[in-house]
Amino acid sequence: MALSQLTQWFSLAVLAVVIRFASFRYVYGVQKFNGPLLASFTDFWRFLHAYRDTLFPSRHLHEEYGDVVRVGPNALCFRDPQAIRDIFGGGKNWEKSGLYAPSAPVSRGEWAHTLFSSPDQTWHRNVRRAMNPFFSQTTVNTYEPLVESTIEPFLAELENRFANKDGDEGRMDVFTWMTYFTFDVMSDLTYSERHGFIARGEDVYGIIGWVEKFLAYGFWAGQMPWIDRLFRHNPFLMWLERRGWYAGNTFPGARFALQRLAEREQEEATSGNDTKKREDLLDKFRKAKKERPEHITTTEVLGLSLSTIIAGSEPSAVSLTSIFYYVLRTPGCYDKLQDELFTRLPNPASSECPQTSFTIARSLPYLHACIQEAFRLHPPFAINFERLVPQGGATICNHYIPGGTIVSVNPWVTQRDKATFGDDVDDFRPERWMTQDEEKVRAMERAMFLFGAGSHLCLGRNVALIEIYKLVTSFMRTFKMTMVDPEKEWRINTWAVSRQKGFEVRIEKWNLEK
Ligand code: HEM
Repeated sequence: MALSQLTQWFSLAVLAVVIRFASFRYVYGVQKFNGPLLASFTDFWRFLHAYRDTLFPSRHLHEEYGDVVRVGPNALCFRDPQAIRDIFGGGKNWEKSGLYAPSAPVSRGEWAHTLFSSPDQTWHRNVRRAMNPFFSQTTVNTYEPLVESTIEPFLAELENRFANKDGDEGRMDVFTWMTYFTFDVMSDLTYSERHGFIARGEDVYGIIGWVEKFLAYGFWAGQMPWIDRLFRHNPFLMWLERRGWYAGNTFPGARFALQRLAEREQEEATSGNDTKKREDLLDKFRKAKKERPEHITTTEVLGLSLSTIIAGSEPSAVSLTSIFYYVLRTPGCYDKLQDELFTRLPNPASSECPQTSFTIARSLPYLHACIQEAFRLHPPFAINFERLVPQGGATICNHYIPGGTIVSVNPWVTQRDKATFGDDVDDFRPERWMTQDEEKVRAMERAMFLFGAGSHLCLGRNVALIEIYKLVTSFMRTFKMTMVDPEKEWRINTWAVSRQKGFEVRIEKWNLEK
């Protein structure tokens, strides 16, 4: 073939690619919205930013392009908190976009879909219906003693390792230890067995590191979901895994869960029933399997047990860390909170353990305001939560959006909306939640999106609140905290979860006898 002919074919191929990409820009009917130019041609733009962790926290996009930003050829994100109601609220059950499926764990070469990852709405509705009773406020209140039983050894371990120590020995990295706490709470609630993070003071079996990578992967692969078929859900690798020739994609926690599951089944088969006194989440999931075998099978039991560890541990640790960080860094706040915890609650010296019931802790106004404000400023998930507009289109924040468009809301954006929270949105000011203006408080609550909304609202929200209110109260009534370096800001990495690094404190046991 002559060189000139080759050049012609090559030029034609380039032209075809250019036309294809250009068509993406105009074909979806969302071209009236502004955004980065490359994003209007290809999802590679958001994939790249997610991968390089440069989209955090997406606010700058709205500052540059306005209330609605085109973040992909067919993807829009919204700034106005009204979008939460228009997309997620009022019985709407819009399908999830492709963002979520890459987050499904793999177990022995099979997809182990979780409530979070599954694209199947009917499956989600049925499983969620079976799970809701186990996570209602009334049921979750019965888990309180279980949370307490992890708080006790946690405080004891911290006292032993860090309390009243100088130099490097006394430096406690807050996020690391809050992670050990929340992972142990969740494994205890799920399996009546702690993984042992607190006792060993390390990432047992590398589970925490694995979850971090696992969530990060789901986040960046979810921006261009076909990419997932090359990696985690690669059909060939999964086929190898089913034959036992490869195990790279299986979550270490899945092996742990499968072992616990096998033990329970064997126990039941030999003794006729379960010999354990306490009913944990795994027992409840197994009970649901017996009661609703048409919806809950062993696969669901496994997926649900993994969900509680994967979805439930890190975000609570992030929130606990941000509460302590902001309370310590905001002038006057630490003393005010400390004062409330010591004057409004009985003297901790009067009982063996300084734990307070969730109901009482929740009723303390300043504590509640501090927690709400930390939730607002630092939502654990820094994700654009996406849904697909149903066929026929819909109106979102007064804009008509065609069916099939990916639309999203990010808690880091709505929770810093100036029209709702005021010009001081970037300040930690718990008092904003203590106003007598009930309408204002309701408007602020409507803009809070850290737990999601609608049919996928966080299943474990009540569990997280119990952990958080109880730990903050117990911790602050046991130890006096000071920052190792009050001038130093934390660093945040946001592959899906906005983890904080470099925030260290010293702790000193309160002398309660004085
Ligand atoms: C501060 C702590 C937590 C935060 C901020 C948080 C946030 C969220 C968010 C934003 C979602 C996704 C909503 C969506 O897909 O639209 C979610 C879902 C979920 N969370 Fe949480 N979560 C927390 C703690 C927990 C805990 C402790 C558990 C377990 C006990 C848990 C279990 C789940 C599950 C199972 C789902 C999937 C629900 C569904 O799609 O139906 N989360 N969470």
